[in-house]
Amino acid sequence: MGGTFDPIHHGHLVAASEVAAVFDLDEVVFVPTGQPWQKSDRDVSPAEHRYLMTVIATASNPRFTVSRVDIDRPGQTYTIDTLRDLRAARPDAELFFITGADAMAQIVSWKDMDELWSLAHFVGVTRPGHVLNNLGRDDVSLLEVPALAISSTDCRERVEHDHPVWYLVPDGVVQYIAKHRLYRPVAMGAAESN
Ligand SMILES: Nc1ncnc2c1ncn2[C@@H]1O[C@H](COP(=O)(O)OP(=O)(O)OP(=O)(O)O)[C@@H](O)[C@H]1O
Ligand SMILES: O=C(O)c1ccc[n+]([C@@H]2O[C@H](COP(=O)([O-])O)[C@@H](O)[C@H]2O)c1
Repeated sequence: MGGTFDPIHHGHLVAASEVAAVFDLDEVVFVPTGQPWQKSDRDVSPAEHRYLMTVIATASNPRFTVSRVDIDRPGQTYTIDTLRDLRAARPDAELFFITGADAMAQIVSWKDMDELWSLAHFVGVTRPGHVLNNLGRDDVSLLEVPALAISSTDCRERVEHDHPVWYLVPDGVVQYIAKHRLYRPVAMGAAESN
């Protein structure tokens, strides 16, 4: 499951868990983006913060792991490269790529879109406020997952305005955000302290 995870929230985790159960997956690999080119119009937190929050959020589930392939590859992040790297690392694995309804609708704009389908089986999951469809492809699976109307944008805005994000993101992620003062307006002359 690829994502910017800025921050990772329970919508991501529930979707991944549901796909893992329904498709009987051995492992769900969360892949935080390095440089998400379609989010270049906004400030994205440093990759190491997003990576560490993803590690914290997934640590308690033995089937969940986190990959650094997109973070460690220089340049903008494209799923075509993600899938090639994962394939090279796991030549015998059957690969699935999990996307929410909003991301699924955008795939037509992704790099080398025509080649993506041969590299993984795509699973689109429902997301409140978005229409899910298979882009007219029989080889794309659609799955209804428990509806959690949570977005990373809303989580960031809540922190910025001093509203709680407890129970929207895992407890450890709440604590990580507070410790590193993520999503807070930067005070003049202030530097991050540990
Ligand atoms: N609440 C949710 N339910 C189902 N899928 C989700 C949900 N939130 C995100 N996803 C899916 O998870 C993947 C990664 O999403 P991403 O990290 O961009 O989170 P986001 O909440 O959409 O972030 P932002 O608000 O910053 O755009 C995408 O495929 C997205 O569609
Ligand atoms: O390959 C592309 O061109 C491409 C364009 C936009 C998004 N993606 C991937 O889609 C996943 C979800 O992205 P996002 O921006 O919704 O967090 C993540 O793995 C991205 O790398 C991929």
